[in-house]
Amino acid sequence: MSTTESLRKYLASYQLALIEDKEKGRSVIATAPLERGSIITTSQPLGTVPLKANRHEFCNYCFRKLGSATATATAAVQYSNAPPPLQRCSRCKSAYFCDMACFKNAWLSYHQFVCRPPSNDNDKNDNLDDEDDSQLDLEMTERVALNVSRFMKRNQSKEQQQQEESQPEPNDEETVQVTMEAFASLMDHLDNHPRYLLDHYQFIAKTVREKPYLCDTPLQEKDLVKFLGRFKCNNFAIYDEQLFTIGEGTYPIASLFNHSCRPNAAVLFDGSLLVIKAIDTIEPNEEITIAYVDIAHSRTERQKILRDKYFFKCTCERCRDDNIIGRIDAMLGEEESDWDRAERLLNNNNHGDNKKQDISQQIMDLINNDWDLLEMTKTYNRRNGKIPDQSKPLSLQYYVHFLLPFLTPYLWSASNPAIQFVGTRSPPNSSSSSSANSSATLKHLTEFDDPPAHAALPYPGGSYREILESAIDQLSTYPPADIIPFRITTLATCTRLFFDTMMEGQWRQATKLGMYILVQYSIIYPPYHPMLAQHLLLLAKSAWNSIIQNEIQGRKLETFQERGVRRWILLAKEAILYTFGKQSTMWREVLELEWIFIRDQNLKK
Ligand SMILES: C[S@@+](CC[C@H](N)C(=O)[O-])C[C@H]1O[C@@H](n2cnc3c(N)ncnc32)[C@H](O)[C@@H]1O
Repeated sequence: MSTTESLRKYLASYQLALIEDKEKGRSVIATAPLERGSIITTSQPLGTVPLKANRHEFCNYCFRKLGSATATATAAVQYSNAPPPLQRCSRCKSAYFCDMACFKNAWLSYHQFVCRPPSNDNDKNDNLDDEDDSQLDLEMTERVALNVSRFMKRNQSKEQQQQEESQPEPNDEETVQVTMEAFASLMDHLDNHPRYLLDHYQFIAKTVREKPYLCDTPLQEKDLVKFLGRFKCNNFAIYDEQLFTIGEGTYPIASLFNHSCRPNAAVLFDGSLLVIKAIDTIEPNEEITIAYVDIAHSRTERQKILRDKYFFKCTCERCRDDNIIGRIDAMLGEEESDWDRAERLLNNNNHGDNKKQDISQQIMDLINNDWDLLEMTKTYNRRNGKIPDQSKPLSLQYYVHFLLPFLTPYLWSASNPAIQFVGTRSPPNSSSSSSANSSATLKHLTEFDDPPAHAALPYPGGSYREILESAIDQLSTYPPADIIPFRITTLATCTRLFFDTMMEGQWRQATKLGMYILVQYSIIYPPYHPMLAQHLLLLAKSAWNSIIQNEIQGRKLETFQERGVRRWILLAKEAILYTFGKQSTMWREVLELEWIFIRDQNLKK
């Protein structure tokens, strides 16, 4: 790994530095305090490939979905309510673009080379199935190879070099030079890749090298094999604002950041631009980490992915047992791996799947018959401090109503002292001086008065970790239930049911499931993680729809339901502000929901 001077200067302009050790290679550290919600750095793609399944939904160049907050601000759609559809390339009929500008950019960088009429047999890449990963690897190799060759040729031109020397570019701009140097320095782990993958890379490299538009590239097949090795352990899934994967990208600057299962930064996308944001306060000399895998997976599953794809053993605090964050995994237990499931189905042993259906049915029965929201809310409000009977197993509804007041908002406020309360409680003390400077918090939106002052207990005290520890301690005292609420398998089932019930418009059921998922997410994810922000918005919408549905069905509306909607809207705003930000569609959606909610409340007065 050779880190060049211009790359170091570029990182320094963002108050970042690289350190190096034997275990991780390079690590990015902060050189100054970073505030939660701040942009740590951005990263330009060296190559992007949209997934085939949704190529028609996103611009294949800038990855924006028309109708999104940023796209609606463009002149093309400013004057009409309905955003115009994406425009399809009239030649290949398979690539879609926002407008002529995106089409031209794509054309100049790669589309002119890969665009062919659909009927043409050349369209098929020899022996490669259009839908599988090989096709994606091939397209990524083509795009990156085209960009790198162009850069190499340009650099060979002396005249150009002299011109560049006489006009030094600003350090904080990610110039092509910086992107290329970062790419050249990335690990490829070729020594660790299994033989079958190396053969696959060789095949792709040969296929790409034979393309007519790459015949005069200075790159050799062996260079392309290295590129493929780098892609595997460095590339990013590109996702939209709903966090659905829509493509893959090579982002050399972002690839400098190491992994942690308890990250302090998150990867977000502004179209095809990758943005790394701080989701916690970060102190000088602290390493900045992102998560390479979904941290809702069990420890075994995460470690497997990290070993197979990234070739390392994770020793982060979540993967160790010597601290409270590490205890989360013991609580979650194990999930059924894809492999176990495949093997079971292959042996015609469907028993497990029937069992899964049973569990879904049991959960739905419980939600429909045994889970009375009003009764539960009254029993487990903060003021009476009641604890579910510890001699009996903890069922889903007791788990949710016991833990929710515990975790929200206290878990949040303990991690962010800038959240202001009204009523009798005082905000928690903070030991961190930088986080006290956080400016954009709930107090600027509306004061956080949940629970209302008359029902509020004094802040229970303790740090974020102490609150989490006491919640986990309490849980371990209950005898095992048939469906253990805090297990990862229960979360997986409830997540599926949450989406099913939303699709079917069963909002009361969706709200209960959403509250359960919120408890789990509050334990698994750091408080300002994008998954929590997205989930809080879904929960706020479900709870609001549930109120409307109740009204339509002539049911009596309870004040606690309105308080619930208010709480989820406020927390969603808080979380979205720090993650997706004010330019995002999510921010617009949460403001719209708040506006409708407040208007409705005023009408009822
Ligand atoms: C995207 S790169 C990160 C930057 C890398 N350290 C470098 O110097 O280029 C991914 C590789 O970094 C290493 N890595 C990342 N996170 C790690 C961690 N938590 N522990 C050990 N190695 C890690 C692994 O070798 C992994 O394949």
